[in-house]
Amino acid sequence: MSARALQCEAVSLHFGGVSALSDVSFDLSAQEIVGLIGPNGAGKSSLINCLTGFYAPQEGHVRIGGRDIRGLDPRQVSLLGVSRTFQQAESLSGMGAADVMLLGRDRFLSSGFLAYAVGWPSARRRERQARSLVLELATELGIADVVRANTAYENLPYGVRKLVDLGRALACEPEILLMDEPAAGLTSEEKRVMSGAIAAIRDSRGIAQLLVDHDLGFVSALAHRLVVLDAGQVIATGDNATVLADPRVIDSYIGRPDTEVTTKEPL
Ligand SMILES: Nc1ncnc2c1ncn2[C@@H]1O[C@H](COP(=O)(O)OP(=O)(O)OP(=O)(O)O)[C@@H](O)[C@H]1O
Repeated sequence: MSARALQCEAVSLHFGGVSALSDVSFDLSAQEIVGLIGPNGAGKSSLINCLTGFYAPQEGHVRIGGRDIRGLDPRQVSLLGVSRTFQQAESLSGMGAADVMLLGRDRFLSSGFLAYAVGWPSARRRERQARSLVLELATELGIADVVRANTAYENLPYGVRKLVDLGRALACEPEILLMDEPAAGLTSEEKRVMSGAIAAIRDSRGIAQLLVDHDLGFVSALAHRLVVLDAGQVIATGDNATVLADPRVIDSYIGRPDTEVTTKEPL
């Protein structure tokens, strides 16, 4: 993967008459966390969907490791090393915590009936390796107990579900991780744990991370730099202190009670 893991070049996306993204450009380098912030409806989720092949922007280019993803479906984009977490911890009723994390290994385990019939020892070996990798990740994320016990996902506290979802996204060993509001709906203690987990990933793996969240304190404590979207446009980009002091950024957040505007010192 090149030093610039992801490039988003002049991306525009419209839904009928609604402009969700307009001429959005930024890039993300290996081992870097970029925070993507912006008020409700700014276009953050739409951008993540463009970066993962869920949406095809009408204009512009998204390149992963230098390769233009135009025409690729989400599975093909994931094979380029892109993984994501979701805004809502998914409802995966009937699955255990380990099962959910193993979903992230699906593309490595996908053997058809024939492969199992003919080459089952290698298929079994891959499954053993997947389970061991998932447990290693779970230990790193502080959720080894629930993964070892394969505790029902739906019975886990919300904050633990979000960590399991993060583990699922990491289980495919991505080079780029896109996190859609990992702190949304968490208590302050759960946010502290999530923040520690993201910092640990940053320190232990060379993954490029795009961190999207409303909580500016949470994002700025983790991100190396910030990109701010408002009404589908990039209104500011740069180091955290400069961006958070930018009058356009302050204006875009004033009077929006859904947004926490407190900031913290970087971890
Ligand atoms: N599938 C869709 N069809 C039509 N309009 C959409 C669709 N998805 C998003 N939009 C519109 O695009 C704009 C950007 O929405 P988006 O969900 O990307 O913003 P966001 O920054 O993620 O918001 P939030 O913080 O509330 O999740 C909004 O005007 C939204 O209504």
